[in-house]
Amino acid sequence: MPRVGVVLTAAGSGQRFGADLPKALVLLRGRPLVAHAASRLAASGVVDEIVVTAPAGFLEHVHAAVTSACDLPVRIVAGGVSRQASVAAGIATLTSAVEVILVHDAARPLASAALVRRLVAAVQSGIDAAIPSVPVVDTVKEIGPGDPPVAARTLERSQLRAVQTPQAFRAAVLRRAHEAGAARARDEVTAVSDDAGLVEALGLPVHLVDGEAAALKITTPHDLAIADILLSESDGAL
Ligand SMILES: Nc1ccn([C@@H]2O[C@H](COP(=O)(O)OP(=O)(O)OP(=O)(O)O)[C@@H](O)[C@H]2O)c(=O)n1
Ligand SMILES: C[C@](O)(CO)[C@H](O)COP(=O)(O)O
Repeated sequence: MPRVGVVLTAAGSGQRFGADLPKALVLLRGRPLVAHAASRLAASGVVDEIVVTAPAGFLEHVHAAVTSACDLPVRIVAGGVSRQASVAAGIATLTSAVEVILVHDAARPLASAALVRRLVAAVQSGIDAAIPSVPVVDTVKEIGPGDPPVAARTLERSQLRAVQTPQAFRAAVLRRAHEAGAARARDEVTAVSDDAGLVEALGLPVHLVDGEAAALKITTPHDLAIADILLSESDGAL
C-alpha cells in the first residue's frame, strides 16, 4: 500500500475564538482539539506518519498533546505566517517515501476515521485530489461596495459546496501545487484558504466526496459547544 502522511495544522492563533492560548490547545471534554484530531487520524488505520504545525513557543505543548493521543510517528514543525505557509512547512517535513498526503486541521477535531479512510481510498483509486464537501444551506450573496455593503447578487446555491478537511492528494501533485502557490502568495491575505485551491490553480481536477456534520470547524466558542453536543449524541461513535 502507498505510504500515507498527514500534515495536521495547529499553528493558528485562534483570534476569532478569543482564548488565551492557541486554539488547537483549547480543551474539548478535557482533551486538546489537536489531540482529538490526531486520535481519529490514528484510528483510521491508514495513516503512517504525522507532521503537526505548531505556533512558535508551543511546539512542546503540541507534541505532548499529540503523542498522548496517538502512537504514530509524530514530528512537530513551526508554522508560518499563513495556513498555506504552515502546510508547506509540514509537507517539507514528511518523509520522501510518502505517496499520499492528507492535510487536516486541528480546528476540525471530530472528522471521523471513516472519512479519513474514504479520502485515502479515493486517492489510492488513482485520482489526484479528493476533498470532503457538504451542501450550502444558506442563500449566499456576493457583496458590493458600501459599509454596510449592499448585496450585489445571489449565487446559485445548487452550484455551491462548503468544503472541509481532511483533504487528500497524490503527494507529487500537492508538492507541485505548493511550490507554484508559494511563488504567488506573499502573506496571509494573498495565501489560499485551502490546499485544494492550489491544485485547482494548476488546472487539475479536485474530486468532491461526501463530507460530514462531525467535521465542523471550531472557529468560535459557539462551535465548541456544538462539538460537545455532537460528542454527547454520538455515544462514543465519533
Ligand atoms: N498560520 C497558520 C494559520 C492557521 N493554521 C491552522 O489552520 C487551521 C485552520 O485555521 P483557522 O481555523 O482559521 O485557525 P486560526 O488561524 O487559529 O483562527 P483565526 O483565523 O480565528 O485566528 C487551524 O487548524 C490552524 O491551527 C496554521 O497551521 N498556521
Ligand atoms: C481548510 C478549510 O478548513 C476548508 O474549509 C478552511 O478553508 C480553513 O479556513 P480558515 O479561514 O483558515 O479557517
